[in-house]
Amino acid sequence: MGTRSVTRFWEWGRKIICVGRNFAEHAKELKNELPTEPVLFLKPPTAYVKEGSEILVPHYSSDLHHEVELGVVLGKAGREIPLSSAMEHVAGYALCLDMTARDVQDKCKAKGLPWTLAKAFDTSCPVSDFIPKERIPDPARVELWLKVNGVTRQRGSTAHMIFSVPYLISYISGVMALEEGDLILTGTPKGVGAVHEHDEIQAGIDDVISMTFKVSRRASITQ
Ligand SMILES: O=C(O)/C=C/C(=O)CC(=O)C(=O)O
Ligand SMILES: [Mg+2]
Repeated sequence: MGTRSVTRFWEWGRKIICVGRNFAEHAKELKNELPTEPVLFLKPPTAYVKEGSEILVPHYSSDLHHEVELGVVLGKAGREIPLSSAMEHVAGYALCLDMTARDVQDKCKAKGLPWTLAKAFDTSCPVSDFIPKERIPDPARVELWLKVNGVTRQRGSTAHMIFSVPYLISYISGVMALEEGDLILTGTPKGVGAVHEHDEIQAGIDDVISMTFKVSRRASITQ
């Protein structure tokens, strides 16, 4: 077997750590308070989907939302990583979607339950190809956009993140060990909304990368 490369991080089976409510305008559009420390949740590696495969609406949801986000790919493991050296742990980036079953999330929130059903289903984490670190000299100056069927839904700069990429790496590594091949989704700007079967989602980072996914519906599981 050849040596594996972090440039194909989605094949490593490592964890996907997501940050929520990291843009004030998005927190406001969902009527959430601004966080005083990062809001974290996880997706399993089975959530990954690459261009050429479809995003599947879970059979238990009728309100699947898009959330375009900057993903940070870890190149070096660490625990309790100091803020000053956090960026040394970054191998590169990826354009990511945090697909969210909003109706299910709303029910979970109302009952005080975890968001697993809403956020961690198969195909809930579409990702672009690996973006080498040099292509994004400053993760606080990344212009994200997302269109559905050619209509712009989201456009936002990572300059508006509440918690910066180095802060997130340092904070998360104080909660759980970070490993090579892990991916951190850093939160979405405003403009999230529903997608339906047969829709086409295009997303991009200005001057860096773009990707396209079709939406399909997952057949319900028959016992
Ligand atoms: O609290 C809510 O209603 C929703 C929060 C999210 O879905 C958080 C994110 O995933 C995000 O802000 O990117
Ligand atoms: Mg999100």
